[in-house]
Amino acid sequence: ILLAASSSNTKTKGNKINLPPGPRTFPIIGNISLLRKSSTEIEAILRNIHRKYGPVVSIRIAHRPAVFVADRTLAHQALVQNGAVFADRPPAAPTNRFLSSNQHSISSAAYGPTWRLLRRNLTANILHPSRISSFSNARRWVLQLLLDRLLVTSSDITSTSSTNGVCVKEHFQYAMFCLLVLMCFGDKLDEPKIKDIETVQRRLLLRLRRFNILNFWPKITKILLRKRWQELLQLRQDQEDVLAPLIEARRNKAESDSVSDSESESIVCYVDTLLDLRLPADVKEREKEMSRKLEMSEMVSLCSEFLNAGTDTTSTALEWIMANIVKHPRIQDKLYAEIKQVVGSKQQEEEEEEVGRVVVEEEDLRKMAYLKAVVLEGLRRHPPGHFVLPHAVTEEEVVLGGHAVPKEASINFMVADIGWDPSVWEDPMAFKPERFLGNGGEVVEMITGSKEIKMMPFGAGRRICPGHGLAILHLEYFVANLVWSFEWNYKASASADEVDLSEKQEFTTVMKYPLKARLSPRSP
Ligand code: HEM
Repeated sequence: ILLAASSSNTKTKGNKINLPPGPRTFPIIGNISLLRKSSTEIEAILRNIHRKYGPVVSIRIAHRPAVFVADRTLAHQALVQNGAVFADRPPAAPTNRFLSSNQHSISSAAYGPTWRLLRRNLTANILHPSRISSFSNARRWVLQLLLDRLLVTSSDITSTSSTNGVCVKEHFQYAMFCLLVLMCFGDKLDEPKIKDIETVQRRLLLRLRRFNILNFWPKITKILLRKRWQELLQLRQDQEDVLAPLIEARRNKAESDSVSDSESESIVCYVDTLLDLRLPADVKEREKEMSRKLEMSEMVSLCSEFLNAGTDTTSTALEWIMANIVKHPRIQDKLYAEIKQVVGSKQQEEEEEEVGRVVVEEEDLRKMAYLKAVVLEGLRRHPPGHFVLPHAVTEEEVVLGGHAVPKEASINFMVADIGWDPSVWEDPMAFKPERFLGNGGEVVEMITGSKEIKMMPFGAGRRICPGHGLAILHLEYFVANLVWSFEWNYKASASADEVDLSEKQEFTTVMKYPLKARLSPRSP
């Protein structure tokens, strides 16, 4: 079937429709070198291709067409207006298939009953606002941990008269990691255990690019690059060795709670929801009308996905936002004034009782429009991912912007460029939170892109990031408390202008020169 993604054009009338334009197929050597390039390099190549061939282009990567879309209206036509057609994922490459337990994770699953079940479980049982609020104690604990670490590090630096400033990246990453671990495995884990989990997860994440080559002619590379495959197997084994006992512990707890009918700890963590889940029957089992529980390796893959999806993405966004706050003292002053207006009176009461500095609570955030605007501008100007995860179409051949998108093609969207479109945003590369405030000072929301896409840091449509509400809560909560607790300046003696906003590709698009800031505690 030829299905059109534009509302005016639903079927082709027998005419042959071609793939989107693009450079001639890369030769094999070109293909391998493309696999080795970081996505920043691929992004730069793609920008040139778009300049030459238009908003929808195609190239060949590892024998498959890869389509890229750089236009917000076409992105809306595809992801929102024809959401179901563009909601599939391409078949996973061998290393991803292995790590996702045969595409049994939310992000890798094909569009169908397994994906629907896994995604609904996460959104209804963990990311629903009522469930998110059950973790507010965990957030308060982690906030204190982060503030203490920053205080100790900044006073160490002051006492040695170093002019280096605090490098905040690692502290932000650790804080986000703690939060996601507690939501995943329950809020009773101590710091050493969290560190163990972080070590195995990070080791795997940082080496992922090294294993890309195994996806190229897998039958041959499996033999020729046997050691590299073994390295991947070992990293996965290390991950299972750390995560599986934590999953088992929750299973045992659930069983003993049901025997003793205990209602002591009612907080439901992600693992608890996975233990009860029943996967729809696959083709063989369907004949016997069976469904089955998740296997341990599948639960490990889902927990790993949960941790990876929610940590570096959010901590990267936090670092970019704080970098802009340091770079623009005017924005910091305005934000501080807003926070003071909301929590200042509470602070005065505490001072009378000599309790010390209050924290900005979650319910206070609702009253802070400028804070929301700062976070949105951070996500627009510095989206942690410059692409979404590769999509695929569910029909044999689909037409987008007058070009064919075949079923075997992957399709992706230039997220960063769409948020920097000069026809939508005035002076798009400048950091101006005010652009998100309406005339009455209210926030103009545009995160989901359901009416039209002006930015898409979380994607759009059926595969939109299910964690966007949680991510925004984490960002608002931490930005508010970081600005409320410290005055942020660039290094010890340099001027604020020196914050360098160059980019570099890691798991996300990070600051090439991680933010180093001089932190002065605000007086109670
Ligand atoms: C600032 C933080 C975050 C950003 C920028 C972000 C961005 C994204 C993007 C761009 C996608 C791909 C959408 C697509 O393929 O069309 C995605 C998918 C996903 N994200 Fe996030 N994310 C963030 C935080 C989180 C959090 C906190 C969680 C969960 C706890 C999460 C869980 C997921 C999952 C499970 C998917 C796969 C969805 C699917 O395939 O159906 N993310 N995210």
